[in-house]
Amino acid sequence: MTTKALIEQIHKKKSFLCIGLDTDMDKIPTYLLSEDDPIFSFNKAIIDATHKYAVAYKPNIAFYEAYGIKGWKSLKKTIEYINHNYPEIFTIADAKRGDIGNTSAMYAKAFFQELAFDSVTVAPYMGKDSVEPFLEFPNKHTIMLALTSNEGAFDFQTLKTNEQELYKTVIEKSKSWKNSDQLMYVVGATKAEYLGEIRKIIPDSFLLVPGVGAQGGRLEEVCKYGMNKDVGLLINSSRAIIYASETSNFAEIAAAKAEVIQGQMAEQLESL
Ligand SMILES: O=c1ccn([C@@H]2O[C@H](COP(=O)(O)O)[C@@H](O)[C@H]2O)c(=O)[nH]1
Repeated sequence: MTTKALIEQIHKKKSFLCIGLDTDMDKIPTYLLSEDDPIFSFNKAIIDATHKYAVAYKPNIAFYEAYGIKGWKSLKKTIEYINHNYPEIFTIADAKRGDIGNTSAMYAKAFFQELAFDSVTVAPYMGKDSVEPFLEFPNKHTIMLALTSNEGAFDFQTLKTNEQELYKTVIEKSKSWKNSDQLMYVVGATKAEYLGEIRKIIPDSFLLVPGVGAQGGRLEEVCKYGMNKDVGLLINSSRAIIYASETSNFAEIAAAKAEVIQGQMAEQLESL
């Protein structure tokens, strides 16, 4: 999907909500466990109920890998289901990959070709040649970790190297890489106060912002410091939406949660 198409969807749905499909067999309603593919059944119900309020879905790959071959099958069915039924939705494989060049090229093939995601998250620690293979795929997006939502972000990402914080150097350097217009960046909602500085370096890039809801980040604050003229934000919420209820009407309750967030996003869009 092109960035232009993503922006059009955001305005059409008045939403920049990304719903995280962090599907955990220990948390889904127990009656689903007797189904042939409980993870897919859960995802399908959530997607069908919430797609009106969201512009993106983000399966976190760890939740599928944890179940081996069965998990990969559920992941493949989920991405195929979204691409077939809701082709207007932007899809993110939250895989946090990155390795020497020829290995990164295989990761890129896995997520962009075999699984046909629109984007994949990548850890930048191994540098330019570990990220550039992902940028070779037209109309696919590489979402690089910049300043993450967790406490450990302060261990390395905010350390000063050459007079400035490492995350700033990472973002600045990435701008000179081949096809850098296909880059997006992860910035945690819990680090909203840093967004002003980040926007000085990358005013036009899209940011994937996890950490609202269960991690305590605030939507209004993220919008205040992070929104740009094209919106430029995909705000993710996983557990607070998909596990809002454990009852048989879990999908309806997830949709109600998503609708509330979409309403708040619509208000923010009015101020653009
Ligand atoms: O900095 C980061 C990067 C990725 N994540 C991922 O986003 C979701 C957040 O889930 P919630 O349930 O809404 O807290 C999850 O998949 C994380 O692995 C992040 O939280 N922070």
